Amino acid sequence: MSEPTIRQPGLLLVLSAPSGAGKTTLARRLLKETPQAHFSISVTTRRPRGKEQEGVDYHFVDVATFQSKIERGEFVEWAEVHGHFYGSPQSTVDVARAQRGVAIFDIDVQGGQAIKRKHPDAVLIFVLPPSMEELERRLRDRQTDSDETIRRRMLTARSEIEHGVSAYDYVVVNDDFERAYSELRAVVVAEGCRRGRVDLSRLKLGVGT
Ligand SMILES: Nc1ncnc2c1ncn2[C@@H]1O[C@H](COP(=O)(O)OP(=O)(O)OP(=O)(O)O)[C@@H](O)[C@H]1O
Ligand SMILES: Nc1nc2c(ncn2[C@@H]2O[C@H](COP(=O)(O)O)[C@@H](O)[C@H]2O)c(=O)[nH]1
Repeated sequence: MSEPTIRQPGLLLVLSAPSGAGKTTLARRLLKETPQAHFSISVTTRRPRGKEQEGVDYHFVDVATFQSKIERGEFVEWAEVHGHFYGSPQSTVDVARAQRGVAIFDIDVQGGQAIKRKHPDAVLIFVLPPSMEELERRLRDRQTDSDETIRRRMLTARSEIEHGVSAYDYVVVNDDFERAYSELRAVVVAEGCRRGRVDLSRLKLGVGT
């Protein structure tokens, strides 16, 4: 899809969902099809799972390294999620702003709200599974988590949904993947066209100079 607008300030796009709803799969597709987008690679103290790679899915660090990054102010937000620490690099925001690109954050609701407090123009999208049964089925079929991890994630899912639905700007139900993806894409296009995001001075219209 060609890009419809010239963006001025850079778009901070936050995707959150209960674990297993499909936000990472949606984010990866969006990344593939949006040339000026980049993924915010979080830092985490959790161990790699499945085929995850250092520097691609996460930066995997120990707790002491994570603490020193907090002290040095390297995170735009950080949180404890499901018993591990996770943080989003401040540099992701800086690059998106400097390059007028789209930064995609795949983070939890606490993190999304923290980014919104610091950057009120951030766009928060909450992804819902069609049912709790389907959520659990996706977690099990993914075959990356132990029974204990799945139990823990299912326990927090309901409160994450309650918080996310009320606090976020958009809600996308990930039942049929293609439909959910086209809704997500529509939000990105619409937000790119928002007044204030289009740099009028770069168009030959004689306005906004
Ligand atoms: N619409 C869909 N229908 C069926 N399966 C799906 C759909 N969307 C994603 N999945 C599958 O569900 C599983 C969980 O998806 P994904 O890993 O993207 O979830 P997540 O929300 O990012 O979870 P986490 O927070 O644990 O990283 C994956 O195996 C993915 O292929
Ligand atoms: N607040 C933050 N949450 C994050 C970050 N990176 C990931 N996450 C969220 O943690 C859970 C669990 O992720 P998983 O990869 O272990 O399944 C999930 O909700 C992620 O979105 C972050 O930097 N900050």
